[in-house]
Amino acid sequence: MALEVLPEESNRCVRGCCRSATIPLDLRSASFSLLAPIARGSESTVYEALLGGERAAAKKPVLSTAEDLDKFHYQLQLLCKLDHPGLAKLIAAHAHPPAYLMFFDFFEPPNLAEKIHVEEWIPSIQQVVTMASDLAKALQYLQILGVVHRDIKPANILLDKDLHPYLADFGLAMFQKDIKRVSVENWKSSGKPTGGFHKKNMVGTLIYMAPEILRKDIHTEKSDVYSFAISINELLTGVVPYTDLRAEAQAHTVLEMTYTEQQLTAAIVSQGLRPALALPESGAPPTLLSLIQRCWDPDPEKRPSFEDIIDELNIVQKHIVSNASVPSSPVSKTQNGTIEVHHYQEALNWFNQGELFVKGSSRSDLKNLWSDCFDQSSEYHPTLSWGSFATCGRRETMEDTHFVLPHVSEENDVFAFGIFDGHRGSAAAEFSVRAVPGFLKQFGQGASPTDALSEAFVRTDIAFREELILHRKSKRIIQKDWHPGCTAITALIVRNKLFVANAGDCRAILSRKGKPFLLTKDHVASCPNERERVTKAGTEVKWQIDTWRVGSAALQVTRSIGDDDLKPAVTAQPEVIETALSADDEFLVMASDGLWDVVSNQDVLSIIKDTVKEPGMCSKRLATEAAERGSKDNITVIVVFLRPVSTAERIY
Ligand SMILES: Nc1ncnc2c1ncn2[C@@H]1O[C@H](COP(=O)(O)OP(=O)(O)OP(=O)(O)O)[C@@H](O)[C@H]1O
Ligand SMILES: [Mn+2]
Ligand SMILES: [Mn+2]
Repeated sequence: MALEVLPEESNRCVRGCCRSATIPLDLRSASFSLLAPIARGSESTVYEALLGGERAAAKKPVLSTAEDLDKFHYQLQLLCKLDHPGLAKLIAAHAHPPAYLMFFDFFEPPNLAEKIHVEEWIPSIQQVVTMASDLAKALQYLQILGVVHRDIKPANILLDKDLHPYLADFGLAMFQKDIKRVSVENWKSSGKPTGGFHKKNMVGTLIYMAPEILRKDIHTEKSDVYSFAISINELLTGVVPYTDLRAEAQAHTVLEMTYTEQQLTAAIVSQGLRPALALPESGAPPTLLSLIQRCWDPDPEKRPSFEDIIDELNIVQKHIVSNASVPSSPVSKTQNGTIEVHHYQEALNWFNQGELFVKGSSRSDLKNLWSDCFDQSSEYHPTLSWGSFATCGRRETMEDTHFVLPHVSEENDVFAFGIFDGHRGSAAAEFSVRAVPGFLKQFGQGASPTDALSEAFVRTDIAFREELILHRKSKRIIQKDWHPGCTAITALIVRNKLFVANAGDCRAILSRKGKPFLLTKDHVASCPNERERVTKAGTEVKWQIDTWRVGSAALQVTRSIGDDDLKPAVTAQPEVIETALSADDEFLVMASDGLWDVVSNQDVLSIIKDTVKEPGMCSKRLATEAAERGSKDNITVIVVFLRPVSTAERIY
């Protein structure tokens, strides 16, 4: 039997104050029946019920005074306005004497409190973060409507069979504006809040109540943030707040396991007591623990908003996914498998961030990357061997990264090599070394190699700058004026065609007919064309100290990934060159400016001629030579032989 909804004008409660276009508010008694009680709370009894033949939950409040009745109508009005997938939905009401009932979608027990403490469920970190994020979204929705819930706790979180959370129990919920109004009226009438007012505003469940509530201040959405944090920590630890004192130091304070409510209140308010935080050994990421702590800060102003919380949980989630499922990447390994790039441990793992940006989208099969681009029959087939070497040089930190990706495509002879030279930190270089090859594969499905390279640079730049914004917002980046960037070079070999994309001052050369053949142009402010381009794009280029430099950041390069303070002038758009390889081409050398600053193109060729014909050795020799000649920078070199190297040549 379907429920009938009257036209909106007549679908209202008996007083006429509650209205809805979709939720029947004037049920006939014949359309429902109450079955067994599920829970008896202080202010209501919840029954399992049948409504129009379907299972529902019916909440029957205790109504003993006129004020209780006002509260019922207030709650009903509020519930009529709510519609969000993370909230237990009101589906009907009976608001007539003698029966006052609210009907909700039915959720099988257990609720979250029972799930944690009766079933002793131990969720994975992933589950905790997902649940926290779902709840935060529901709470953000309430916050946007101006509603504060005021009773967030696991017992008010219902679960469906997939363990998705639904926030329930709007028995104490109020529009923020009404809470304020009460306060102002009280101050006006008597000069200070009355006792009655205090009592009315101090609602909720003690152990989840924020210090400002315990101090009898006004409840705001930041008080909900506090209760949310206590609940999430309870989910992480499986411990009812304040029942288990793991920190020895605390055991000697007020809480000797048997504190009174007053003592607990005093400790929370004036001594900053909080439940025992989940331990890092539990596998909870430090970022999550720090988020919880900031959410229960004594100062409501310092607590993050639900919007911030959602952003941060997103980041936490990405990290968990990446740590669980990303195998060690082929990136940054040499031919013989030794890892050369050091993974600098920072608070943020920018390598993972970069990988995650393209993960999922690039999973599609890589068999046909550029397979139909060229005629395969008559062409020259280069025979490739490669190696790389990277060194910090005289610098204290390594801001270069590189990748060597020999089998981009499974069927074809497709190879990719890239170097990223970071400045103002290594973040952009770390991000790009994962994101560029990922995007390249992704765009290789549809675009030409040239377009795929361009697109990979541009998209990596956008993705990185978006990520920075997100981290700034979530306060994981607190340094002001931190605008990391990197120059980038990527060579793509598709059978006999070589493509090189460059943005910045890394360089690639070929040894062609025994002479250096320059594949890239340095994008630096001392190059007049680039200087003009940057100036036209609206950023100043000035002679500073020793050379032309861009903007107030005084950057020497005019193209890069990142550097968000200098966008769009310092573009990530690369110049891409295409050349057909032939028997004239002996080898390809790519390197960061740490090499080119002190070793000329011609010298590079000569050094390789004098070195054992093994690409890894050649790379190392070049880098060492640069260091000896006084290079002050990080140095990264990739050498790719394009012709077979005879064993005799290899060992002399
Ligand atoms: N829609 C529902 N489906 C199934 N069970 C429900 C539903 N709504 C509430 N319950 C159960 O009833 C319990 C009490 O509901 P609710 O919190 O809304 O009532 P209450 O009287 O406000 O309780 P209290 O104020 O003590 O928290 C919940 O913890 C939950 O276990
Ligand atoms: Mn409840
Ligand atoms: Mn309640």
